[in-house]
Amino acid sequence: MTTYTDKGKKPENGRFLAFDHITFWVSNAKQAASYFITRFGFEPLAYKGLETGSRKFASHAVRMNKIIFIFQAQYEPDETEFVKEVEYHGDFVKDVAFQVENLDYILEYAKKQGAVVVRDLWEEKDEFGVVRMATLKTYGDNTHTLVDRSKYKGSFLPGYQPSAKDPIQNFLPKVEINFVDHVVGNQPDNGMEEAASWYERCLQFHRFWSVDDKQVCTEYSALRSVVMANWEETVKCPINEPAAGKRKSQIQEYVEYHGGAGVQHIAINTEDIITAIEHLRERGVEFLSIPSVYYKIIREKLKNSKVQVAESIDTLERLNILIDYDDDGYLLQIFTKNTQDRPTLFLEVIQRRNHNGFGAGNFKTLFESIELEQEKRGNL
Ligand SMILES: O=C(O)C(=O)Cc1ccc(O)cc1
Ligand SMILES: [Fe+2]
Repeated sequence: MTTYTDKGKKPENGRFLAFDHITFWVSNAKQAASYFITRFGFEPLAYKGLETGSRKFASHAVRMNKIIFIFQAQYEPDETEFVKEVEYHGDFVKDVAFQVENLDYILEYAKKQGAVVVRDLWEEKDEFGVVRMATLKTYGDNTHTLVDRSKYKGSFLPGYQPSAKDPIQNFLPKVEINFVDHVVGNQPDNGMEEAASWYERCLQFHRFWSVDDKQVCTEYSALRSVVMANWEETVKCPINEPAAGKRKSQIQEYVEYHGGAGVQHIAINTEDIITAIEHLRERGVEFLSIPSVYYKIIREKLKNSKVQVAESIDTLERLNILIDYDDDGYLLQIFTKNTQDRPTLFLEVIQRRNHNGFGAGNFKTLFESIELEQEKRGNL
């Protein structure tokens, strides 16, 4: 495991503030949005479609605090890039948007560094002001939209109409998860370095943390991972690639089912993971199971650690929440099962207490749990 200390040179100008929103391309956006509302507790946020003058695509935006997902589907049976990509990948994360300051500088810099511009600077306006955006290509069929909303006062984006509250929320326990912590991209064999260096070269991100396959190895599968972060370290994008092991790496399984590089998981951050997971489980969200021996070992290890975990280990065990720590702090994390039929995307819920890692201490246990699922699928 490597924690990097050199952030490189501070960008002369421009700033990445946070993840703005994440756009999914799906075959049925109405139903996909409803899944995240009913299961995960997102609130309907905004809509655009035929009724609002959007003739080609339906877009349903949902929100939980600062986390915004947009589900988009095409109306007409034309063989567009949208239809081809959704047919090939299945429902997938197409775009991860960043909220930025000084969009012009960031865009010009990326262009000079050879970034592929998918959609050059454009503006969207309504009575609440103007939002400026531009979209760049990253790994696979994925893009990053840069969003400058500094001159906008509306609740989401121009062109959208606010959505009505969903009455189902009156009957289900509330889920409080606050913001996107990181978004992970899986790459095919030997794809990590190229994908990671794009963030350095085009966005002036730096390497924040990494693990190689010697450290992340179960009996069967292995991977390498490097976390790319903006200067302020408010946006983190880990990049994974498979490594050779005795059997098929979970990253290789992803790449085969997704059809190339793509977003593997979205980690969302909460201040109270116990309540969040109790409520998500009550709502029927399924998580990976962790063997009880993990908790036996961690109870012993924590007896000799400098850090105190405030939460009850019995409760964490009952909920299958994982614990990673060092001398200064700890994190609690848990992983959902895949959120679609293909074994591709899943979500992570994470709570941090003075700890900026990604759960390296849990990799072995976590990967063994994933391998149990791979085995059930006949993919190990
Ligand atoms: O690195 C992260 O962000 C993690 O949450 C740990 C992890 C790494 C690789 C996986 O395939 C699944 C989980
Ligand atoms: Fe993660």
